[in-house]
Amino acid sequence: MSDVLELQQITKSYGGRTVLDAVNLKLPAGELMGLIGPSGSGKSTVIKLALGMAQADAGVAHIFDIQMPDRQALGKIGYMAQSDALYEALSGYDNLKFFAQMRDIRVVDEEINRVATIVNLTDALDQQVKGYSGGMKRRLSLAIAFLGEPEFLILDEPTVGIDPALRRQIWDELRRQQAQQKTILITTHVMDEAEKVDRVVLLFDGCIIADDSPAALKARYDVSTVEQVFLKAEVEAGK
Ligand SMILES: Nc1ncnc2c1ncn2[C@@H]1O[C@H](COP(=O)(O)OP(=O)(O)OP(=O)(O)O)[C@@H](O)[C@H]1O
Repeated sequence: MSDVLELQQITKSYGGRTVLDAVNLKLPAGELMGLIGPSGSGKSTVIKLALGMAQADAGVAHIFDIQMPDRQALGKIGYMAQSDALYEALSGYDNLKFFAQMRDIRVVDEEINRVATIVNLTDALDQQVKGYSGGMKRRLSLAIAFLGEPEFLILDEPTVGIDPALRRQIWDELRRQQAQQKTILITTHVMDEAEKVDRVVLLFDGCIIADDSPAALKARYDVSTVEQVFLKAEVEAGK
């Protein structure tokens, strides 16, 4: 299986502080990977460097075997950032339409309805986004990432502010996408979500301290939850 994402020796500092320290990471096609770590551990920085939105001090990022940033590769990625980048003066529908057109998606109304249904936003599509709650904005950002069923979904904390029933619906959609051979990279703080991925990558202080399936990690650390794995792995990493 080929790798959709490959990071080689990615290093990044801000203001003299090392945020990522020679990170190596491979994400094979069709895998659902969870990048897990405490606040400030470098998860969003990994994503930004992978996409070429920020420049690494050292190392290279490839997506679909292409060095990033690359416009063609970006066209095959559905990205949901941690902060919403929406047009507040436009309706939810017009935001979706705008991004669908940017990504050359045909049959726009059908696709808008499909993604709005996944995030339960159909009834609010005609409202201006500036009247949306924080959770509604997150859901709209997620719907935008789903547009066109991209080959690679990169979702930075997609379920923050989303209630449990809808969270389950979103996970069902991620599983559906994966069944269609899509590749998914998700960051989360929510440890029960970390149980649902194929592979957990634990990031701590800019380094990967564990990388395996949830079951393998739990067996290795002799614990019953990924949260406990994380706590043990942190201690082992010498912190
Ligand atoms: N543009 C920037 N300028 C300066 N420091 C930055 C910048 N971006 C990130 N950092 C710092 O890098 C570290 C890692 O940040 P990052 O956002 O990658 O963490 P994170 O794991 O995604 O955290 P969270 O879960 O809170 O989103 C933090 O200490 C943050 O303050």
